[in-house]
Parts: sequence; C-alpha cells; structure tokens
Amino acid sequence: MTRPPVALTIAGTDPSGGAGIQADLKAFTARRAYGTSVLTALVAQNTHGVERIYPLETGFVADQLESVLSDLPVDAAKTGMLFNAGIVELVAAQSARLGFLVVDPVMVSTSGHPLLEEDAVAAMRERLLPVADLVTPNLPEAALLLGEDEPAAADPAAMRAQARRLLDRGPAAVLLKGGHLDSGELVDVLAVRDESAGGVRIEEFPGRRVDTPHTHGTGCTLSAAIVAEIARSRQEGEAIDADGIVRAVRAALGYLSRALRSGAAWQLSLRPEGSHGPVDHLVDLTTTPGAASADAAAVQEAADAAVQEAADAAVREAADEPRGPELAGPTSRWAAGEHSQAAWDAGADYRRQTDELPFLRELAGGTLDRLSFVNYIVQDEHYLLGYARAMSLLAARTGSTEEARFWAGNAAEAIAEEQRMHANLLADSAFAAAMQQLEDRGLTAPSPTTEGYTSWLVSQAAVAEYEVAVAAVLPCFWIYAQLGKDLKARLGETGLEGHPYREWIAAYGAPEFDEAVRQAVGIFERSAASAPAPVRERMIAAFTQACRYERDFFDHAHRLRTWE
Ligand SMILES: Nc1ncnc2c1ncn2[C@@H]1O[C@H](COP(=O)(O)OP(=O)(O)OP(=O)(O)O)[C@@H](O)[C@H]1O
Ligand SMILES: Cc1ncc(COP(=O)(O)O)c(N)n1
Repeated sequence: MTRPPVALTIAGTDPSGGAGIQADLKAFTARRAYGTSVLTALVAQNTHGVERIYPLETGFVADQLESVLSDLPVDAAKTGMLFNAGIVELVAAQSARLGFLVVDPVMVSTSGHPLLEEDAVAAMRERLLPVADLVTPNLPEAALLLGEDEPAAADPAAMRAQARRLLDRGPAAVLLKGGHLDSGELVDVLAVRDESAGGVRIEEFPGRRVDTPHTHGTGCTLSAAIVAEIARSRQEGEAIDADGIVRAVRAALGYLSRALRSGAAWQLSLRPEGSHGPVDHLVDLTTTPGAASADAAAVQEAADAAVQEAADAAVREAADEPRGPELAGPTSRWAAGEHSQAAWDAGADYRRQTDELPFLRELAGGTLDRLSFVNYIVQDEHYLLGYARAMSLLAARTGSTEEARFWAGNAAEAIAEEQRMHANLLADSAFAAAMQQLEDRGLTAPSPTTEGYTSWLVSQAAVAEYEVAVAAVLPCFWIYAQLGKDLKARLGETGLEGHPYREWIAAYGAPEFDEAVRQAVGIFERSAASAPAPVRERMIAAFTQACRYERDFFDHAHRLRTWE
C-alpha cells in the first residue's frame, strides 16, 4: 500500500491566491505533498491589501480539524492566520495530533492590516509557542512574541540573540526571517535544539534581496514548503532531528528563492500601482524538468538558471527590446541538464530550418492549404502507429518499471491520438472533402518520408542501445511541444480564436503534453548521465537524425511528396 505525504494547513484565506490557505496548498502541491486545509477565517483581500475579515466559529474550526484528523494521517502541519485566542487555544490543545508542527505566527499582513486579535498574542506566546516544533516569525513578530517593549532585531547578531531567547520559550526550533531587514543582503537565522552541538545549533541562511514588490505571501509559502519537506521525510520513515530541520529549511528557502525570482517579472494586478503580487508557487513544476531524476544540487542549479533566464527574458520583453526572428530559442525550458541541452543544441540547425519551412509559417498564419494540412494529418496517423510501436519496444526493453509505464502509456496515447485525429478529420466536411481528394490522387498510403522515419525509429528501438533508442524518440516529444508553445505564444488567445488549425496547435501547446515532455527529457538525461562516452555520442547522433526526419516530415507533407 502506498500513500503520499500528508500536509495540513490551518489558516485564513486569500481569494487572490498569493497568501494564506491558497498559497499553502499550491506550495504543498509544488513540493509534492498531499495538501489538506482547515479554514480559520474568510478574508476579502488581494495584492493591494485586506478589505474585510470574516472569522469562523471556533467550534466549526474544531469540526474541520476533526474531519481531517479522524480520517487522514497528517505527517506535518502548519498554522498561519489563526485570528483569535479561541482558535489559537484550540490548535495548541490538538497539537499532539498534528505531526511535526510549524507555527507561522502571522500577525500583520504585508499591507499593514492586523490578522491576529491583540489578546490572542498572549495565547500564541504561552500556549502555542511551547508546543511548536518550529516557529517562523518575521522580525516584528519575533519581537512581539518576546514582549511588548522588545525592539525588532536590526542585524544578524540581534537576530541570533532573539532566536535563542525564543527557543527558551519551548519550541524545538526557531526560524527568524529577515525579509524586513533594511539591507540588500538578507539573512534568515535558524536556532535548533541540538544536544550534539552543545544544546543549541545556529544556522544562518544568507541571500540576496530580489528587487521586487511582489513578496505577498512569502512567509506563508516558506512555512508551507518546510511542512511539505518534513511531511515527505516523515512519510519515508525518517526521524526529524536537527539535521532534518536544517535540510528542510534549506530546501524550502531554495524553492522560495526560485519562486520569488520567477514571480518578480510578473505583472498580475490589473492595477499595478501599489500592488504586492504573489510569488510563482508553481515554479518547480514549470521550470525544473527532470527534477526527480538528477542530483539535488544540479537540479537546484539548473532550476536557478532556468528561472533567471525566464526572468531576464520577461524583463527584456517588458523593455520592448527587439527579439530574434527564430521561433524556438537556443536554450529550451525542457532541458533537464547538460546532456539534454547538448542534444537540443546539436539539433539547432534542423530546428531552425523547420521553423523556416513554409508549412509552419503558413500554419501559423492560417493560410496553409487545406490539402497540405490534411495530407500532413494522414501521414501523421501512419507515423503515430510506428511511433507507438517504437515506444512499446522501449517499454519492453527498459529495466525500470517507471520508464516502462511511461513508454507503454505514451504508446497507448499515440494510438488513441491517431484514432481521434482520424475521427475529427472525417467529422469536418471540408477536411473530409480534402481527404477524398487525397484518396483520388492515391496519396493516403505512408509517404517515403513517413516510411523512412517510422522504420528507422522502430529499428532503433529494437536493436540500438536502449539509451540511443530513447534519444531517437525524444525529438518527436520535444520539438512538438516547443512548436506548440511557440505557435500559441505567437498567436495569443485571440489569434487562436477561429483559427482553422486551432485544435492541432492547442493539443501540442497543452500543459498535459508538457508533463510527458518533461518526463521523456528526464529519462534521456538520466540515461545519458550513466552511459559511456561512445553511447552518449550515438545518442546525440540519433537525436539529431530524428530532428532531421522531423523537418522532412513537415516539408514533404506540405509538398505532397510521394513515391515517384
Ligand atoms: N525581496 C526579497 N528577496 C529575497 N528574499 C526575500 C525577499 N523578501 C522576503 N524574502 C524572504 O522571504 C521569507 C519571508 O520573509 P519575511 O521576513 O518577509 O516574512 P513575512 O513577513 O512573514 O512574509 P510575508 O510577506 O508573507 O508576510 C524569508 O525567507 C525572507 O528572507
Ligand atoms: C490569510 C492570510 N494569511 C497570511 C497572510 C500574510 O501574508 P502577507 O504578509 O504576505 O500579506 C495574509 N495576507 N493572509
């Protein structure tokens, strides 16, 4: 029996999705934990501030908690906005059932609105702090937890001292967040009980400030990410000692930093003036392909580079700098590491030639001749069957259950796609008429190019090294995803409306397809990383050859090329 790690958040809502329950659930999901939630207050707020708070009855908060705890094995939990003393007391009383408990002592929103009643601060200090495994105050919250007259720490030395004093109040660890420090260099200070380190271990996490107003919900996101890390460790049976806490905090800070940098270039609010937007909670899902496969440090680096690249691109775009004419850029968002990036680079010439083909230009412009398009679809149907055969062979050859499942699933999906395409074509009378013309001209059998490409794929899948066979099938995933994305970006929502080839473009630009591409690139990267150099060379050669076939496939379909 398997189950995912289970994380719980007890907090208020943010309908604009940047903070509170909504941020927590996104962070849980992005960090691969099953998210559950108990609401304390409904809050009308957005990136400009809090409008109104509608607290829920303590009894109803207790009922929700019971619904979750009586049914699900919560590995770790966090509290956010608890709003009043009654709810703080309730959570403290239930703390033993919450797994590893992170208390984010939310008191005031970024916009300055109180999120905790004054008389609840004492309950937080006396009842919740002592039972917490980790408390994550920002600078003003730490001061208030220590006492009414305590000044907020203004430098790392004062932060260390306050973190130690908070630890004396009972929690197992304190993460004092320095987001409110008045400097370009930020530091968060972690104090953890650790007998092997003489009682208390202090870790500092320095970081550079991201120059952005979009910090709404950073505290919520960070504590939720820590909970997800710890829930994963606990579900895997690890005890959470000082090392475990340090590791979880470090991983969560890395994620937050990527999310902050990725969201920094967003302009989400309809009224940008004075808006504090959210971070990009999903950053790891959209810019860290192959995350599960490669080694953690490399992934972190690749993710950081990818986020930086995306942020830079967005900034360039905002500055209206002229951009190159190419559809597909030189680096791909899907590259999972050096090997997949090297393959992508090796195929660059063929991809550029593909982008410049009349087929794709006319397709984007909606001027592509219907006969050419239908011919392409008919050839693609033949192709998909060959492709499915190649992937079935990969499923049969791999030693990994996970990879077998991936290839077999995609083989089945390719056949289903072939059948869908066929049905869709025949359902549209204009396309059906074009199909009849093709039949009349004897053009419905596999063309020499289709025959060549599919036979080559099946032979690679059958007799080349597994790694090389993976490389041969990869461009079909990757090039299509890139083309779909580029075409969609080029046309925009309005450009797609009423576009004659809308469905085809939408299918390849769809997020579901992204995930398949991410996995296929991940398998390639993993295979290459453990392959000897000559095999790696053959992988690049096979990848390039498939890119060349992709180019010819579009071109020859366009030109209705057939047997002489
Ligand atoms: N501009 C920034 N650049 C980089 N990191 C930041 C920035 N602002 C905040 N952080 C980081 O975000 C985390 C939360 O910081 P902060 O001290 O602002 O907590 P908070 O006030 O509880 O957050 P919130 O904005 O949700 O209220 C910390 O790890 C902090 O270092
Ligand atoms: C429900 C809820 N919980 C927490 C915060 C704090 O987030 P921020 O300080 O970034 O506004 C918030 N605004 N709303």
